[in-house]
Amino acid sequence: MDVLTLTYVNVFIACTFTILLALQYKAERQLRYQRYFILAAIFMLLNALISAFSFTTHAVPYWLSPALSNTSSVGAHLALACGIHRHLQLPGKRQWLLLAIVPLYLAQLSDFAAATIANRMLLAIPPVIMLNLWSIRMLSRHRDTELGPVYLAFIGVFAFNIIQFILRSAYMLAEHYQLVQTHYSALIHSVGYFSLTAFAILVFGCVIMLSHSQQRLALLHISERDALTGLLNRRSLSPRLLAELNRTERNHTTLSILMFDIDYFKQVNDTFGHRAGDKAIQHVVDIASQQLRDYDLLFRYGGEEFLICLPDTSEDTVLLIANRLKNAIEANPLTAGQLIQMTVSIGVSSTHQFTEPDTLIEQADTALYQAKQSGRNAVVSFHQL
Ligand SMILES: Nc1nc2c(ncn2[C@@H]2O[C@H](COP(=O)(O)OP(=O)(O)OP(=O)(O)O)[C@@H](O)[C@H]2O)c(=O)[nH]1
Repeated sequence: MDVLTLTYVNVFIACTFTILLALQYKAERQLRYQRYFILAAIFMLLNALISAFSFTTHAVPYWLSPALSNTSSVGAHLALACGIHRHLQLPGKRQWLLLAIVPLYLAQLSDFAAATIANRMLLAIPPVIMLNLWSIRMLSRHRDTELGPVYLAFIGVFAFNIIQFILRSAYMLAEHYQLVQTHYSALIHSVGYFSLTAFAILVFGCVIMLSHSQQRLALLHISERDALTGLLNRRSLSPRLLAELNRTERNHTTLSILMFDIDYFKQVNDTFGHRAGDKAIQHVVDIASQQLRDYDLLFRYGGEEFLICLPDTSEDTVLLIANRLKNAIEANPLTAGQLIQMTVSIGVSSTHQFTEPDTLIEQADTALYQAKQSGRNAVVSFHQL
């Protein structure tokens, strides 16, 4: 493919991605970082348009090509880095960083830059490499998050860009300073345009993948969580419990579950109102969360009924935890406005081998029923019945 055709392809690609990202942002305005990626696509479009213009028109002014086209190329990488910075919600005023393109453009207009292509490369390529390295650094620090695979794809694309820039500019400089006697600059030029095409497709592919993955995770989060407390809901209980039961059998440990229910909660609603009742539920959840380890799972099982899954916890330990939780709730009434004193009844069950999730839940539920029957504000273990 000749350079002119590649330039038209670049115009088409940059134009398509600009429109696509703008439409996506219009539909999902909470993805604020998308604005920086749209800006990056606009810079790429500007660069491609200037290149196409300079190939078809003679006597293009210097301020347009190469000065403005080089600056827009750096601007695209700057906007990409700012987009990543915004997406990761890192602190700092990235908007001001975009103003760096003004001195970059002025530098391209200087006599030093006008003198040779090598000087212009020296002014444009190191900033691009530094911006790509900065993007890689930000993304690699968040590799262990749920979006890690998408960040890895971004890192690969930036690494590709750095390598192709270094190889191409090393050859061009070697040829310019006559360190090599070959004359492949026309070929290297075509490779440069092709790399630009490949980079645009890959990087904006990653941008689209990023927003899709983020939306999918947000939906998953909503479907798994309870709106009032933010806890895992009943729908997510079976698969999570199943995974923990399998792990328990593999590791030859004991898994315990603890089911608790707020006593006489109807009276709380009837006395203080439904809104106060909601606050009381949140208050109990806060106390329960403080009692747990990072890998324990707390579910909202029903209205004022909760379930805690405690991996690697023996029957004796779960009884200690249950009593500690019961005492903490009794000792910490809700004091927002009125004083709302609450107690809970707790049923526990444990297993050291694979058991159907429903069986374990039923056992804890039976124990909870017994705790209620015994007068409430009590802990009962299924295995002691
Ligand atoms: N405010 C509020 N109330 C809720 C919510 N979910 C369930 N409830 C109320 O919780 C109360 C549960 O009442 P019951 O099942 O009779 O149980 P109880 O009054 O706690 O009595 P025992 O469990 O037998 O001690 C009902 O009045 C529900 O309306 C909620 O999200 N917010």
